[in-house]
Amino acid sequence: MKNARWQPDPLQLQHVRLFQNVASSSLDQLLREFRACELEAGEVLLSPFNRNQYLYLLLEGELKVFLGSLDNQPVSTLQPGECAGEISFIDNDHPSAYVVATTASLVLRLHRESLVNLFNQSPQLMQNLLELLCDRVRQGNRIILDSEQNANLDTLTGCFNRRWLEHVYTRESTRCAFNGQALCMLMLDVDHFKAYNDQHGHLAGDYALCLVAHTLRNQLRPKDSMARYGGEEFVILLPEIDVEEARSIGERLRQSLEQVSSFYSPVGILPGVTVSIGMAPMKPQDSLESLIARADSALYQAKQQGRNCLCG
Ligand SMILES: Nc1nc2c(ncn2[C@@H]2O[C@H](COP(=O)(O)OP(=O)(O)OP(=O)(O)O)[C@@H](O)[C@H]2O)c(=O)[nH]1
Repeated sequence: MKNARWQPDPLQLQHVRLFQNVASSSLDQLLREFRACELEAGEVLLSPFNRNQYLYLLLEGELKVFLGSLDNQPVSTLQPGECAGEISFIDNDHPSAYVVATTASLVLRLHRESLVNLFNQSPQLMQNLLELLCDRVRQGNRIILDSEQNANLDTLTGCFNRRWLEHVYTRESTRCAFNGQALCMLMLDVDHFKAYNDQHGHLAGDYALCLVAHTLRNQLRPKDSMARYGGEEFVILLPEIDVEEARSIGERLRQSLEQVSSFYSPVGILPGVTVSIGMAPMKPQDSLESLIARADSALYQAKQQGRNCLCG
């Protein structure tokens, strides 16, 4: 980073959030505390490995923020007028992210020793800084929420995954047992799926899995839970449903797929698929594993009986 020549430009400063509504008389004085610096494209401005003592205001160029590693996708892009380093500047700790200039950039930087001066000179600037910090906290919370949701989702079908099934089973089994209600599990497996892939291609197989997920999900109640359990296996939890009803729901699901003889996909018209289903009711003391084991052996029977049918 090199010192740069910079003349305050009121138009440019209008866009700096930190200076918004700061009286121009105090702004002139405040700006004496800042130094202008140039960054080269690719230069790392902040890194979790280096303690940060500065607040940076981006005036020209672009900065990207990376969490964990510079090899990850950036979590945000900072445009002129935005700040970087505000948290580590205040708590005098290491930054939690990397901030990198993606193009040649111009920043104003302020050393943390000037912080008290600044606050004394302009309560408005203090309020602006607090608002910026609130934005960062909310942004951080959004990232946590998104990554938790993504960790529970299967990217191909959009169904929940096995990890989420473990979580939801604990909740639903406890709730149903407490209320003296039944809970049943359906385990579904696409029939002859290896042959389908071999004949139509793996991509076609992927679309068939999406068709299965979509068709099944559309027929379930909000309180039912469906997860992609493995490659071509899906598990459905049906809370407050007894054995008879679970059988008829499973049968309806099976028929709905049987009726799709072909479907449109980005790789052209493809034949539909059928599923075999194993059904098992929850018993007292059942763990997810023991319930799955019984649904799986019912599924095995359905495969033995010729497929495209329900057992259990
Ligand atoms: N296209 C695609 N195929 C997958 C995916 N996950 C698993 N498979 C395929 O699913 C096939 C499952 O084959 P098998 O376990 O032999 O079962 P099957 O051919 O369906 O035979 P049955 O279950 O006995 O009817 C394998 O060829 C896997 O490669 C996926 O995400 N996409």
